[in-house]
Amino acid sequence: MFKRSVGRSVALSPVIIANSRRYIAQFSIPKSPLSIKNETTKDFTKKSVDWDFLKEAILTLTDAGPIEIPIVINGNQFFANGKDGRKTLSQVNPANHRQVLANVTQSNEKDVSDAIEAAKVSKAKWMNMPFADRSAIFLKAADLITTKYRYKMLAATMLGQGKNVFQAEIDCITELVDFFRFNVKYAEQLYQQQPLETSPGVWNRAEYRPLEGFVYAVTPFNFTAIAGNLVGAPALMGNTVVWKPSASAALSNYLLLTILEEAGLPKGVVNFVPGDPNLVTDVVLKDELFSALHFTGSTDVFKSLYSKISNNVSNDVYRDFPRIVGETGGKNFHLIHKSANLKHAVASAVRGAFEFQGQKCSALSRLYVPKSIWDDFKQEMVDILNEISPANCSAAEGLHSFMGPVIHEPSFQKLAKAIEDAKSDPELEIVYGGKYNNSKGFFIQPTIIKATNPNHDFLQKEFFGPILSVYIYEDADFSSMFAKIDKTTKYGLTGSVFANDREIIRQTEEALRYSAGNFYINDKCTGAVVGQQWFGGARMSGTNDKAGSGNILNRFVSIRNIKENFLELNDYKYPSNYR
Ligand SMILES: NC(=O)c1ccc[n+]([C@@H]2O[C@H](COP(=O)([O-])OP(=O)(O)OC[C@H]3O[C@@H](n4cnc5c(N)ncnc54)[C@H](O)[C@@H]3O)[C@@H](O)[C@H]2O)c1
Ligand SMILES: N[C@@H](CCC=O)C(=O)O
Repeated sequence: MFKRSVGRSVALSPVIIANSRRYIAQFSIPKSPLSIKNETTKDFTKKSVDWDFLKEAILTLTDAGPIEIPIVINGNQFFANGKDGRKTLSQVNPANHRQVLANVTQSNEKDVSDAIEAAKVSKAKWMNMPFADRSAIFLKAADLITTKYRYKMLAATMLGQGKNVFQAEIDCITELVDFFRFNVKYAEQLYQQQPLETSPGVWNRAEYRPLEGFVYAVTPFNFTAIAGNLVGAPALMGNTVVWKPSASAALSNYLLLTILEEAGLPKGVVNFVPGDPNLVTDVVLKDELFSALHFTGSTDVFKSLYSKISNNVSNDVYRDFPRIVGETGGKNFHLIHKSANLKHAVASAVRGAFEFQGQKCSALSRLYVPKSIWDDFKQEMVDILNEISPANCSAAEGLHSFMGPVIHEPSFQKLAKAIEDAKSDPELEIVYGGKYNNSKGFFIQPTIIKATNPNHDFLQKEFFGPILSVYIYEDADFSSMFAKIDKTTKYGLTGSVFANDREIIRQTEEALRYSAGNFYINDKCTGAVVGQQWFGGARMSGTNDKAGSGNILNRFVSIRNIKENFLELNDYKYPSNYR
């Protein structure tokens, strides 16, 4: 699989020495026909064979349930056995909450300490494993995911996280394997970056050491791919990881761990500790060798972790200043100009706001439309939304549905309350939707709410569900929307402008420079692709380290510079020291 170039008499490159200690060949990552490029999605058209495989996988997983999910420490599985104080927590199908998919073992404090210990013990062997071998594990995992486990992964993500097949396919298949493969390519490029300047008789080298301690990955429910990257990116760089998955994504996340193990991930490199978030976190953050947080989730949780870490830094708990890498919430906008193509802007708004029930950090949640086109815009949206009825996407009746359920009861209650609040708020009007039902699954109708006050809470707060707030502006006030969009929220994640007037596009791009870390022109604000749209936002949306690019890998290495001198000194004096 790897190309070998032996017998070269040139000087050894520092990259080779840094990365494959037992140097006998220079390996390069697989090129054609296996070159690293974005995985293509399957269409799952109605009569395709893929549907048959998928339906079979959903049935098999359903019949097998509830699946007992263990804690995994140093490659060993631990279950609740009634003696050790461990409990289990059920993961249910959000579209059918009576269906228990998994019983997830909850870690106790000792489990977390053991996981940390395993991460520390496994570290030396893992970081000294040549880069080619570490890479091969992730490349193999990617191939296992697109072949042997494709339908099982889809089934686990659809059943557990309430995705329809397209949303699952772009998450747990294509984005996940893109992360694994592109990270290998980016790591290879990073290792090749060496000091370019040198003086006579000197060899300068950069060594990309993994962090000295271990990495804590805290992962969200909404993207299996993100969980894979939060764990996989630091691990590829030679770090060992303690992984706290989301309770609502345990099924797909555990399957992913087993795939990594099958691909050859050594024991102890990734230690899986599902459990109470506060309990797990408190044990982890107390450890002297906690070296990095790799987090994706809500802004409030990230802020609380950030402040705990800062406090501990002040109290000299850690050996290092821990790296804090976190991607969090958003209140993402589409700004529509009157020159926009209406149909395109409407379809983009429907996808951006309501695909995966608006549960993407990037989801459109505030829409600015000029008064002159609002009636047509609204009518087009209503016509589309009348065709959409959220359903159980992993059951026969909902297999082709555009929308499914929201993730759990607390989310359902939060969204239902927002809808009820809107009904009694004189500054808000429900333009479409507003129905909800949790008798079987957690279903919220796609809902559009018009706000007359551009500073209203509904244009500020992240709801993380299928609620779209709209503000209608006077056409002549277009440029005053820049300041509104920029200042109304604390976030800075994604945003789009829809216009055909080039001057307007130029003005918007400049005026909203800091309003979004991912800015789109005539495209919806969701759906970033690894390697193409580097993902992340600043302000209260995160540290903007750009998942899906090589930049993020820098956060999980601590560079050592090595200077080797070949010239010998005969005298301690400099020329200027002589009279
Ligand atoms: N910017 C991005 O790239 C991105 C991507 C996906 C999701 N998100 C954000 O994630 C949120 C939705 O995901 P979620 O519901 O899983 O988020 P969440 O914040 O509820 O949970 C994220 C993770 O943090 C853990 N957690 C919760 N409370 C904790 C605590 N007190 N201490 C330590 N860990 C804790 C959870 O168990 C989970 O593993 C939204 O705000 C969304 O915008 C952001
Ligand atoms: N990267 C994804 C969103 C991830 C957050 O949930 C997108 O661009 O839509």
